[in-house]
Amino acid sequence: MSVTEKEVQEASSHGRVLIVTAVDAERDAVLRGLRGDERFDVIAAGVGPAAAAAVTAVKIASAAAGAGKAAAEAGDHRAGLVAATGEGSGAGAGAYRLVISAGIAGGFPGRAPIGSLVVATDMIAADLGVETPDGFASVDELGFGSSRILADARLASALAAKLGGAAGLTVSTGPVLTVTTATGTAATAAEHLRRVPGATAEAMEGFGVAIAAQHAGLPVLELRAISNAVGPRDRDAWRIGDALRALEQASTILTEVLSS
Ligand SMILES: O=C(O)c1cccc(C(=O)CC[C@H]2O[C@@H](n3cnc4c(=O)[nH]cnc43)[C@H](O)[C@@H]2O)c1
Repeated sequence: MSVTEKEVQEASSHGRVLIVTAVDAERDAVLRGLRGDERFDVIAAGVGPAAAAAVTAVKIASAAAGAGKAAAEAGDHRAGLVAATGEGSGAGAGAYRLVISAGIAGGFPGRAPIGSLVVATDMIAADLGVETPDGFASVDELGFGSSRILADARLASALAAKLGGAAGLTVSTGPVLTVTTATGTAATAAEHLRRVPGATAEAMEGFGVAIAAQHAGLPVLELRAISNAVGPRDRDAWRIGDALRALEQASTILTEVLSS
């Protein structure tokens, strides 16, 4: 029996949503906001794009394997095929229909103030490249691949609109940078903005989560709550509590957007 495109889409639309944070405090804020909604799995994968990519990929693969096994045991030939083989577009992950990178972040001054939210339009590996005598060259310029993964445009704009309509929340959209070293000087902040004009926020996991989702054929989003300004390091000025509260509030709204 062959699996049609329509059947694949129907199967994947019933899947679960995987939310990946870096640390436990972010995971717990998201879980509080989701209020026990069982369609979501929320995991803390560790800090940085490597941990984020590895843990996300393993989680997606084990969910797909579990879904395939369960469907095969239930004798559901069509769902078993979709989950286990990934036949057709976007069906490679079986159990998950969407992956979200979520957590706190630095906001670029004038674009994303402390306590506000950012929904990424794209996830950019901002320091993936080489230094040359003429400055930084990205992997794109070198022909080694792409440092940019697009967020699911329809879901990102639906989420931003819904968050923006909620009382007390300020929302921006734009590219979110993934860095392996958090910015600590005005010079580095300016360099990031030179490389990515319009950069809205900076964190350390989005591109890693996105590349795992991309390899599994799954759409991806990045949702960030701003705890600090990108620029000269001033740990005392970080407002982690405010950011975690904004992340929790945003997570209550996630359930509404993803039900539509
Ligand atoms: O100390 C705490 O209580 C605490 C609670 C929640 C999160 C943290 C973190 O330090 C999370 C690290 C995480 O935050 C992202 N982040 C935040 N600001 C920036 C930034 O300016 N540049 C880069 N990354 C930033 C990042 O994704 C880290 O994984 C502590």
